[in-house]
Amino acid sequence: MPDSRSSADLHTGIFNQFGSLLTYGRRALVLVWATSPLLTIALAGLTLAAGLLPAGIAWVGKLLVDSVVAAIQTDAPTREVWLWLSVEALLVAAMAAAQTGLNICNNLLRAQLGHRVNVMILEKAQQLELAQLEDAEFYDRLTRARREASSRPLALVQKTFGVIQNGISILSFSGLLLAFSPWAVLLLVAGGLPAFFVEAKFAGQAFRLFRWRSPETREMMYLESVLARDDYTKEVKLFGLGPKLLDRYKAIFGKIFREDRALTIRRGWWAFGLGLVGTATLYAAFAWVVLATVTGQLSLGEMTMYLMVFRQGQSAVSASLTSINGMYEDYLYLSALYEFLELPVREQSGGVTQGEAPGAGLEIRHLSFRYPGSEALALDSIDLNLKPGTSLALVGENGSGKTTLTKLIAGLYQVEQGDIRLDGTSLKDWDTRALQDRIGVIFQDFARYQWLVGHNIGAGDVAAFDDQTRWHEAAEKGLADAFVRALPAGYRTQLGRWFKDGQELSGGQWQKIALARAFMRADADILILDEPTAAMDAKAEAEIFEHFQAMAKSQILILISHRFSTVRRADRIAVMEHGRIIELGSHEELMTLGGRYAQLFELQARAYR
Ligand SMILES: Nc1ncnc2c1ncn2[C@@H]1O[C@H](COP(=O)(O)OP(=O)(O)OP(=O)(O)O)[C@@H](O)[C@H]1O
Repeated sequence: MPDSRSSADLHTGIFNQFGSLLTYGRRALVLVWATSPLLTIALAGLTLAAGLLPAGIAWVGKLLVDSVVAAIQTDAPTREVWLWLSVEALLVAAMAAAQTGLNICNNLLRAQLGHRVNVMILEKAQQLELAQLEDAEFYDRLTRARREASSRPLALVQKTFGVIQNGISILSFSGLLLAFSPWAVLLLVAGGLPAFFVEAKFAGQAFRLFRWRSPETREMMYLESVLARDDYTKEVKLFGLGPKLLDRYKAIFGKIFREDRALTIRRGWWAFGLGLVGTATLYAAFAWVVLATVTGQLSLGEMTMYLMVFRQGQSAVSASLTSINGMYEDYLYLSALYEFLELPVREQSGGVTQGEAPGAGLEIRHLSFRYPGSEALALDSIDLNLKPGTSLALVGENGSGKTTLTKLIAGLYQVEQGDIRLDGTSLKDWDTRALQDRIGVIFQDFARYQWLVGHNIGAGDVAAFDDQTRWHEAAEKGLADAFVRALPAGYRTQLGRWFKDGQELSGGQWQKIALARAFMRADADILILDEPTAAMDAKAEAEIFEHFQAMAKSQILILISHRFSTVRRADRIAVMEHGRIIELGSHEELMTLGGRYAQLFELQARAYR
């Protein structure tokens, strides 16, 4: 991406970046502390020790050399020499121990922090609404947040504490250098600054690339799943899509790589050039120390110490600069993470868990609905009344709005125009959980959980997730019992291919499992069945519908089906077209009316004759 900003812009940019660095630095520490206060304290203590010890080692080194020089006069090592040698050895051992402790803490914290961040992301995903999850921009944020959730937080912790450790070292080195000259302190720090500013600029560019190309990365991830997942394999092979998709995959990578390459190369050369400035500063400092020693201002011990302080100080400066820049990238990641975590979720407006008029059933008034980002109305002025104990069949062409209507009844989208009332209370005022607990639903694209058969059924009622008696009852109603019993481990058979010994089912068998899941909701007030029997034969469908009607004595049953042999059994039938209900009545009434329903019914009946 070309960067045509002026240098003034660049400076304000860098200062803004420092501002966000501080904000996210605080957030990172809060995150680490919340993850494990104990480990954070251990890390802080060890960081302090590892930061102070190098200066101590340099100081004792000076005492050692000076005591050796003094001993040369007496021709024999003095007690002092042995003392300082032992202290030096002890300090070096302590430094190694502190480093080991830091590594252990870092590793322990990595596991916990990665897990914590993943849990935060997953919890947030649970709070988001269907409409948000279906939105590309929201989905991008989720992808970005998840992509590096397990690696970035650790890097962040390591670098944060690395910077603190190096900072303490630099401060303690500066303390030693101050005795030599305050200018020497300045020299130590100044050598690394240009490199830092340039790195900060590149880190910003890298992140802009990272953010800007999110749609591309998403497409790559999608292509990976189409190319490698079992549910796509059949079509990909038969249609020969593989090479074409792979070419697209390679092309996107090529584009991303070219941009990365340019940035990496530019960044590398800048780092090298400014590193040279650092080296020059270091050797200028060496020359100064040597000169001061030769002219008798410094002892040999002091010279050894200052050379060590300069060398180590310089590497501490560059190590902390590198860390700060790396940290900057991590903080940018963190900003993407928090952007996701702070996405507004719809306030739970109502807390009603029981309707004002129990038994009033479902009332839909002038309901219209448009999907976010869509021009056309998916539902247009729907009015409908459904009393408990009645069944309604929705029929109509593909895309006429049948599923959308059921999704709104189930509270999956927010009602914006018109109203839906359950037991006299608007859905807006209902507590979402309480509302959804009263609805049993099976959609066309029902989930095929890669779990045990029993759990696939039990999922219909979380409270009875492990209840084997309930599994059996529900499976019998859903016509699944017979084939489940014939499976190798009956209800404890693992389904799907994700896990070892997983058993794959036929389309109709999966549908029977999903139906059994809906039958778990025996207490639900509303049962919604969106083409629940499309993969079944007509006889099975008729039998299932009977079971539902028997169950739905005091419930509302809403059925979507393209099979008129089933539809005609419903108490009422609504014919939908372009989001509107164009006909409503019983089978007999609609046949007498001789409208759209009668026409469609005749068409299907003729095909069977
Ligand atoms: N998640 C969505 N986002 C945007 N538009 C959607 C979404 N789902 C459906 N639509 C649009 O809303 C309209 C109604 O779709 P809906 O799924 O309700 O139809 P349907 O009557 O159930 O069709 P089918 O018989 O094919 O199941 C269609 O024009 C469709 O393109």
